[in-house]
Parts: sequence; C-alpha cells; structure tokens
Amino acid sequence: MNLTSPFADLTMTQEVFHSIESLHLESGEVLINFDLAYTTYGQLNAEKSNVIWVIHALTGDSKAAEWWNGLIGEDKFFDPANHFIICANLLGSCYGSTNPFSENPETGEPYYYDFPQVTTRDLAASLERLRNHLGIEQIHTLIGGSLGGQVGLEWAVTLGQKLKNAVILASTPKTSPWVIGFNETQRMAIESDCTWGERHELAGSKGLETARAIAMLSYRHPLDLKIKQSEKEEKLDGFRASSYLRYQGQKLAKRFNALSYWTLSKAMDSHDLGRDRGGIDAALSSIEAKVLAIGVDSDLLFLPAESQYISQKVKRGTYKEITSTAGHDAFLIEFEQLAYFLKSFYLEQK
Ligand SMILES: CC(=O)SCCNC(=O)CCNC(=O)[C@H](O)C(C)(C)COP(=O)(O)OP(=O)(O)OC[C@H]1O[C@@H](n2cnc3c(N)ncnc32)[C@H](O)[C@@H]1OP(=O)(O)O
Ligand SMILES: N[C@@H](CCO)C(=O)O
Repeated sequence: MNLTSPFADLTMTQEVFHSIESLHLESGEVLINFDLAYTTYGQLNAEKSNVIWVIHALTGDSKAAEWWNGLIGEDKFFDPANHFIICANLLGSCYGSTNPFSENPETGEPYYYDFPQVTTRDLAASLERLRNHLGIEQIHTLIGGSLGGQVGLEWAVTLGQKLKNAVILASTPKTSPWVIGFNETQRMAIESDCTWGERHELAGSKGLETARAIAMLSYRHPLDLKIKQSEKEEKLDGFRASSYLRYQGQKLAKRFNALSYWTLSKAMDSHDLGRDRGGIDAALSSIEAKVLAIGVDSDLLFLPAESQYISQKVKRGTYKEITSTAGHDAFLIEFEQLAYFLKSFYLEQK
C-alpha cells in the first residue's frame, strides 16, 4: 500500500508481515504465528547496499520519519532519495504488530494477560524473520535508541557480516538495576489501578498515566525542568511541573495501553546481551559491524558511561556524546548533533 505521510510529505509504504512459522521465545513459550507492521521510505538500490534499519524506543511506532523527522526525510541525513529506510513496530507494541490484544490462535480470544514474556533477543529474532522475508542480504546501518538500541545490539550479534554499521544511542548492553527499578515503580503504578486485570484496552490506563509521569522524570534532567517548568510567580499550589507530568501521562494513555507498556518494559528489564554468551564483554566483542555508540551527557537513565562501554568492548567502536539539557530523550531531539556525529562516523570509514 503506498501512502503519503501528511507529516513529512514523504512517500512511504506500510505493510504487515505475517509470519506463519512459530517463534520460540527465550522464556520457553512459543508464539505460533505473529505479525510485524512495518514502514519503508525510499527504494532499495540496484546493489542492495542502501538499507537503513531503524528500531524505535519504548512507545514509538514504525513511522520513523515522523518521530525522527529531523534525521529522516527529504534533505535530512537519511534521505529516502538515497536510502531504503525501514522500521518495524516491535512485537508486543500496539501499533500494528502482534501484542496482548491480538488473537491467541490457541483460544481464539485476545491474549490479554497471557501474552508471553518477550526479550530483546526475541524482538531481534522477529526482525530477522522480516529481513529474510524481504530478501535483504546486507544492512548498511542499523540504528536505534534506548530499548531500540538494546534490540539493535542483540540483532547486531546475530547478523554478523550481514550488518555494516550499528548506531546505538542512549542504550546499554545489560539493563542496570537502576532502570529495572524505574520500570518496576511504573508497573506498580499500573497494578494499583483498580481496572488492571480487566480485559479491555483501557485496563490500567490511569495507572499508565502515572507510569508515564514517573518515566518522564527519568527521561528529563532537573535542569531541563528548571528551564522549562519554573514558576514565573510565587505560589502555593498548581505548579507547572505538576501539570506538565500529568499532561504527559494523559498524552501517552491516549495513544498506548498498559499491557503493551508492561510487556515492553519487561523486555527492557531482562535485556542482557551476555546471557548464554559468556558475558557482555564476549558478546560485544563478537559484533562484526562498526559501532557508533552515542551517549547523552545529561542522561540519568542510561548513563553515558554505558554507551562508552559499548564502544570500548566492540571490535571497532566509536563513542560520541550529545550535549543537552534534555536528558535521556535527547536522542529523539538533538538532530543537529546526531547528523554531525553520523557524518563524521561515515567519513572516518572512507
Ligand atoms: C502515534 C504516535 O504518536 S507514536 C510515535 C511518537 N512517539 C515516539 O516515537 C516516542 C518517542 N517520542 C517522545 O518520547 C517524545 O515525543 C519526545 C521526547 C520526542 C518529545 O516529547 P514532547 O512531549 O513533545 O516534549 P516536551 O517534554 O517538551 O513536552 C511538550 C508537551 O508538553 C506540554 N507542556 C509543556 N509544559 C506544560 C505544562 N506546564 N503543563 C501542561 N502541559 C505542558 C506542551 O504543550 C507540549 O504538548 P504537546 O505535545 O501536546 O504539543
Ligand atoms: N521517550 C521514549 C522512551 C525513552 O527512550 C519513548 O517514549 O519511546
């Protein structure tokens, strides 16, 4: 199906890949079949050497030219005139791929709370199915931030020589107890919603609002809130920081659901590139691709040292750091710095 994105005025293709082969998950559970919704921009060139594969973060979708509009689009760093850009909605997410509200083929009912646990390795395995389906033999660049970077690292390990470059932003080879702790507080908020346990898409949505508000504090930096949410007058209540967090919670609850959030935050928690591979150093050093790891100086969630570590342990790694007051989410915001880092990374290879 060919569509024109109203946002970026780009021609894009949106498809759903239906895998009829079952996916054996790390948990031991099996997805008998699954769907992955994906979006492409641009055309594969004759040499099939221009594939840019984007992996979205926790609540993103496959329309990468919308949420990464400063990096992908006409005259942007990744221009569909030159690149074949693809992004698939991650398994478990609610933007077209198989998720807790999809039909469980064993029962004929939605999975709801029986949706299996998926890991970043499982998510990478599902993307590998899509790559095979599309006949893509070589990925020029795999790029993803946060959860997308975790899945990207997993996939980079198994892609071997089929991957030339991996760009991993604000991410980590193994989720820290700090991140797991943040995710747990968010799931506690969801659990405390009295509708959690009900079997409909709004179940846990008030809890999800609180979860997003908590998460926002981890995605921003105190200085960012100080700059943007300081009061202009003296007051006792009704603070801007409060309405900002409430607003952000409501904004997410309108476009996401608590079950997908639960599923993907659990995938983030269990991320360990070194599991069954002799540890993270061994796993990182097995990556054949050149790796550009990008940290954010103000990231309080995935610390810049974690990105730096990736660059030090892979065979061919480079580290760059975004300077920003935006915190973790800077990888979704600081386009000029990203484009500059990418340009120098590719130039170094010439
Ligand atoms: C279908 C889909 O949308 S899916 C894909 C889209 N999302 C993704 O891919 C996930 C990744 N993206 C993100 O996480 C975010 O969009 C980011 C990080 C890139 C940017 O976040 P934003 O929320 O736009 O930025 P920021 O933190 O500055 O908040 C601005 C919003 O808060 C509102 N706001 C700011 N201060 C206040 C306040 N004191 N009180 C209430 N609202 C406030 C602004 O009006 C603005 O609202 P808007 O989003 O309706 O325009
Ligand atoms: N802000 C990101 C999560 C942090 O990587 C998202 O909503 O996907």
